[in-house]
Amino acid sequence: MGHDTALLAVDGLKATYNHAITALDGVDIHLARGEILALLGANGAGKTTTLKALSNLLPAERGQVVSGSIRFDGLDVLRTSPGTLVRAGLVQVLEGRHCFRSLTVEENLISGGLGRGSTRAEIAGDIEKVYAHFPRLREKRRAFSGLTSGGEQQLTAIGRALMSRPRLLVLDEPSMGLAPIVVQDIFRILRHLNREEGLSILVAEQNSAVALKYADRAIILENGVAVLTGNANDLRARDDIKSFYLGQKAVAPSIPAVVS
Ligand SMILES: Nc1ncnc2c1ncn2[C@@H]1O[C@H](COP(=O)(O)OP(=O)(O)OP(=O)(O)O)[C@@H](O)[C@H]1O
Repeated sequence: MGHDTALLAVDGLKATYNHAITALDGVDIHLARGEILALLGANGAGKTTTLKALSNLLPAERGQVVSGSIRFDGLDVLRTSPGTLVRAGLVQVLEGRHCFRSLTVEENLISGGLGRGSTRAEIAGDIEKVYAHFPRLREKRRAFSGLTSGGEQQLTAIGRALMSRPRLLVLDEPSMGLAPIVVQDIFRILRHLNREEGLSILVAEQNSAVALKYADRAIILENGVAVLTGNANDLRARDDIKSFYLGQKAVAPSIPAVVS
């Protein structure tokens, strides 16, 4: 893949917390337009830190990018405010299915549109699009989010992100704490959005099985280093990857690190 065509280009990213703890030690990510890219790794590998860096959110957490660069569609991310990045189309669904629990599902969606500065008519149209992708949310439109299921809250959080009209949707562990069938539903909808609307997606996951099933390519992080990158189908076929890099077994794979 030519780097000039990348929608997102992360090069040599190094990041610390409190100027002391090294969380990322050289991460490269190139995401092409229209691609679903999975960022895999065990607990603490650096997935969340990477995603926060993409939205320039690390300074708010006493995190520092020490070196490297991040470009989103030509924008220098590290010199761009989080709000400007959202308006430019880089939109995140943070870990833990954030929605406003005391607002209804529909009010949560409206808040996403208002955050972007959409007009009433745009918001109404965008809500209809979200409901077309998530019929479940239409059924629950008047329910307080705090009283809906974990899966419905995750869908609400994703729906709210869609209200910002993303070009790159970034999700942090959307599967967390959800039943396998709900996780499959969420990934199916994400792939549908990707295939039908050309939405580019970067998804961080510990659940490598589901992520590799739906992604085009994957990058594996280990101790803050991108150790492996490849086509999702190729990686899926390799048991050694699941067991070693994703934290289940202590025998290193003997195959070269770059698959494709
Ligand atoms: N706010 C913070 N302050 C200090 N250290 C942090 C902070 N957040 C993360 N770290 C450290 O940075 C490293 C990377 O953590 P990160 O949360 O990015 O990993 P992760 O792959 O997203 O894991 P998880 O699945 O737990 O979210 C870990 O060593 C972690 O302890």
